[in-house]
Amino acid sequence: MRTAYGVDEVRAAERDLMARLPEGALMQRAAAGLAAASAELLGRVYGSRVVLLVGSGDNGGDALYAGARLARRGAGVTAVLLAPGRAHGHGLSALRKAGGAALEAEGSGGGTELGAEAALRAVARADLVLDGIVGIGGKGGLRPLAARFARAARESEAAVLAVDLPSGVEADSGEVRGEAVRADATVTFGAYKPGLLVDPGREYAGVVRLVPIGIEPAGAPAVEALQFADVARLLPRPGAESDKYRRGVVGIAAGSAQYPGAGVLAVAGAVRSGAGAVRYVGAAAGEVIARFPEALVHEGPPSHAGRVQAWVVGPGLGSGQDGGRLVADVLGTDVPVLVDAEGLRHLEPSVVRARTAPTLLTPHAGEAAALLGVPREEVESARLASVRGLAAAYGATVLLKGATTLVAAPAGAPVRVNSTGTAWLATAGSGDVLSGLAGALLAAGLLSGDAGAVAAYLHGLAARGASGGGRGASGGGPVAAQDVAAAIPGAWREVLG
Ligand SMILES: NC(=O)C1=CN([C@@H]2O[C@H](COP(=O)(O)OP(=O)(O)OC[C@H]3O[C@@H](n4cnc5c(N)ncnc54)[C@H](OP(=O)(O)O)[C@@H]3O)[C@@H](O)[C@H]2O)[C@@H](O)CC1
Ligand SMILES: Nc1ncnc2c1ncn2[C@@H]1O[C@H](COP(=O)(O)OP(=O)(O)O)[C@@H](O)[C@H]1O
Ligand SMILES: [K+]
Repeated sequence: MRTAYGVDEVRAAERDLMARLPEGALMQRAAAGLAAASAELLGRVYGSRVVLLVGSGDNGGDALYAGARLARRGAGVTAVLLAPGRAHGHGLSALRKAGGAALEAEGSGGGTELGAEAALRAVARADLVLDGIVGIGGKGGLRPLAARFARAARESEAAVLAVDLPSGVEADSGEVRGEAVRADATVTFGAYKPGLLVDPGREYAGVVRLVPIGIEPAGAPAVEALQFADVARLLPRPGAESDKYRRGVVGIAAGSAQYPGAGVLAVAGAVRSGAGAVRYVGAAAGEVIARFPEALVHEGPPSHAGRVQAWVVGPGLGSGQDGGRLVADVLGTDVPVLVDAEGLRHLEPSVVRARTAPTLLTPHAGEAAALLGVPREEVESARLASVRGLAAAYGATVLLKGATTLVAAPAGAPVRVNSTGTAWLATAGSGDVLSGLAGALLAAGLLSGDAGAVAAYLHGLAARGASGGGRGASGGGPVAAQDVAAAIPGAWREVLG
């Protein structure tokens, strides 16, 4: 499991350790990690041009000490001091002693415009920029001078390495207010911070490397990400004694005359995901049977369809009364229920909260916004707060889809984050496949948080496989939702193999 801790937990762990170590030891460990990552990005340190963006806190101190190490190896290092009187004193002396230079970056108004010009020129000509403007001490959006240099770093050809986290990204949430540094890579110290794993922050962080400096945050992480081994451990496996009922029967109430394809795709996701059997209820029975003769189709309300261990309701339902009746009927059962897409329009928080069996809601940002009664942009910019808020409001597990998918439990357990996907997944119908996949896992007996997180993981892996992009997040080519469903068994084998 990859875990991420909030600022308060990191600071507490830092205090504990600092009390036992000589002064400055942690910063030296951080600087050593930074210098090593810088050398990797540069390829050749000797003769390279390195610019340090240095704020007024310890984040700038890390950058200065790393700069001193690079200067000793023959790099030309220039520190741009954003708050000249308040830069880390010992760090600055170390840099100067190693042969580095410092420029004052004032000039947004009262200061010396010449200083700012020289500093901006240095950034433009650099091979590597180290972003030490702010780390976990950053508050609110970047101030104007800092924002100006964040922009300059982005516009320069230089590789950008963020110190601890990209300045302007909120450590606890991944929120970005206004300008932030766009890094090619981030070296983070002691523990991942939630903002490095959750969008939009994750996108600003580039490749993240954790440098263990000895701190061990206590208590539950704020965010966690399943890794291969976690998923392998959670995947249901048929035992020798299994029969189809013990494997799990999943019911799919999806699709309408207007959107029959959603029913077919949800069934496709379920059929490919180890369900013992798939029951289908809805207006697309003919299409479903034509594509999946293994499905069992039923007429009448879902609750009369026979034994089912979990229901999926919502993909492709009409928004009229029929959809509402179907959702109410399914929510009235005492088995786990996944509600997706149009089904989400028919949700009553009190009805969901009153259920005794688990409920898993799977909105994308637009649907989550409608449930919360806020604009979509608000969900997209504050994804962690949104998914937590929904889980609390509905007393349900909530899976918020997107480039990073978040899964929050109602009782405040760590939020799970998944980023196995590929941008090619942003294609119509891929969410329907996910609902069938997650439904099959619920039917197999996974807890709703596990079912959501494992489904997101496999779904992303399947999409990468189908797109030919391998395990990297980018690359590959277009995929259709059907291809994603077809690739689920391969992703499953990849995890177990
Ligand atoms: N934790 C650990 O174990 C270790 C932590 N280490 C390092 O320490 C870092 C934390 O250092 P930190 O506490 O000094 O805070 P930091 O991030 O430098 O920022 C504070 C300064 O920024 C300023 N400022 C604030 N907001 C701003 C804004 N929006 N825009 C512009 N400026 C803004 C603020 O100014 P003020 O509000 O005071 O005017 C204040 O002076 C951490 O990220 C890691 O790199 C390592 O050395 C080793 C072990
Ligand atoms: N930029 C992206 N990168 C990776 N995955 C994405 C991206 N955008 C969307 N996705 C994924 O694609 C799927 C889209 O689902 P959804 O929005 O419900 O589409 P639909 O309703 O058409 O099926 C989700 O699993 C989501 O996490
Ligand atoms: K930083």
